[in-house]
Amino acid sequence: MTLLDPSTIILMSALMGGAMSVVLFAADRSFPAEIRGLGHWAVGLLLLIAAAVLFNLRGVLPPALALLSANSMLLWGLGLSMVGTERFYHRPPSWRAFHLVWGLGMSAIACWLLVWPDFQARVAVFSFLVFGFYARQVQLIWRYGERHFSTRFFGALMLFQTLAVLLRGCLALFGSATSVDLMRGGPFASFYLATANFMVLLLAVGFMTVATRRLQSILELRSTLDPLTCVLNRRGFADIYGKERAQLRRAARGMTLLSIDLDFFKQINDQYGHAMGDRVLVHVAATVGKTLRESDHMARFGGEEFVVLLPDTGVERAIGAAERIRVALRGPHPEGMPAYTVSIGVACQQSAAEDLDGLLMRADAALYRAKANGRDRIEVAEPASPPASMLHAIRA
Ligand SMILES: Nc1nc2c(ncn2[C@@H]2O[C@H](COP(=O)(O)OP(=O)(O)OP(=O)(O)O)[C@@H](O)[C@H]2O)c(=O)[nH]1
Repeated sequence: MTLLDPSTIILMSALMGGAMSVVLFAADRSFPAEIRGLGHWAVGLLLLIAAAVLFNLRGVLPPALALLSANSMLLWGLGLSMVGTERFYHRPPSWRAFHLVWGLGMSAIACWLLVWPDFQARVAVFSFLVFGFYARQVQLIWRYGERHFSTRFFGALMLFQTLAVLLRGCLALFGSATSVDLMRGGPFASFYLATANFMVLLLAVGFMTVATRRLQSILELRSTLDPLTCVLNRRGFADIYGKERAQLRRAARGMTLLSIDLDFFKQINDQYGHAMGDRVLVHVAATVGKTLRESDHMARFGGEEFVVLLPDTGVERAIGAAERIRVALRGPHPEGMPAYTVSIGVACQQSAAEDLDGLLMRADAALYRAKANGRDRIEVAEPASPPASMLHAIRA
């Protein structure tokens, strides 16, 4: 048995595919549900192994049966990978097209195997069907893939495999039978088998790479969100604030921060239970979100304290926005939810000299005033005092 014995190559790729399918199955079980398609890829690889085993049973099983079942498994497995990639990019899986292609393709292959035996026609049909599955994935990666190394890696592999399959289909159509007969060797057959061998593994690795990148993005996003209300948490808000502050010079009106705090929230928890308290917090986030513009940002700083950043908004308009929020939160509340109100502190930032801590301190001071003055109301903070260096310049 030589190193390039076709059966050995096919078996080797099947073994590597098997190992990779275990990795994909494990990832499917442990990755968040938003990362779809891993299971389809894992099952697809298992079918490729089954195809390799059947292919190698040509001497044991009737050859026609072994070839037909191996081809059908191979086509099914590759189609499943395509569906997996579609699901990964949150596209509707094209099951109908897949079944149609598989059914028609297998009928054609069966005809050219059993009725009018024609090896080249079979190879051409098979290659063009597989080409369709791969080309669809190239299109998905190109259109929906994130601009990142992982996508470029996966896309390049997929493109390479697509072209290799297309080349084999064209050779089957226009070349000689020996040039595409993988079992008889020859330069193209050896090249094709060797690449197919690595591609089985590499494509799965490529898919795992984009899935892992997606996992990283999801975890990064989650670390900036409040798990209960799904609005930004303090960390996420600080990032956004930093970006808005950097653009402050361009916004003539400055930006305004609203510090929103539920009134007597402890009583709601004590009287109706913590679960109802949580429902109220979710309701606050949803209701405030509906009153905001797309460019505004809301965050929950833990407990019953929310903040809203209104970029390019002066104090007059911010008071209007705060009033809309206060009135919207006063009710009517969903059935079964106790009535509640909020107090709001408003602080406007005009210069990039002030930082988030300073702005929050002023907004909180206004909020405490709102609480002290009877709650369910809005108070506006004093403007920030100019930094010491500026005072010095003014006096000079
Ligand atoms: N349900 C729920 N309650 C929380 C959460 N985080 C903090 N709390 C509760 O929020 C309540 C805050 O109480 P206080 O700080 O006394 O504020 P308050 O009762 O709203 O009173 P004022 O702010 O003065 O009007 C406490 O009972 C906390 O246990 C949470 O995630 N879920």
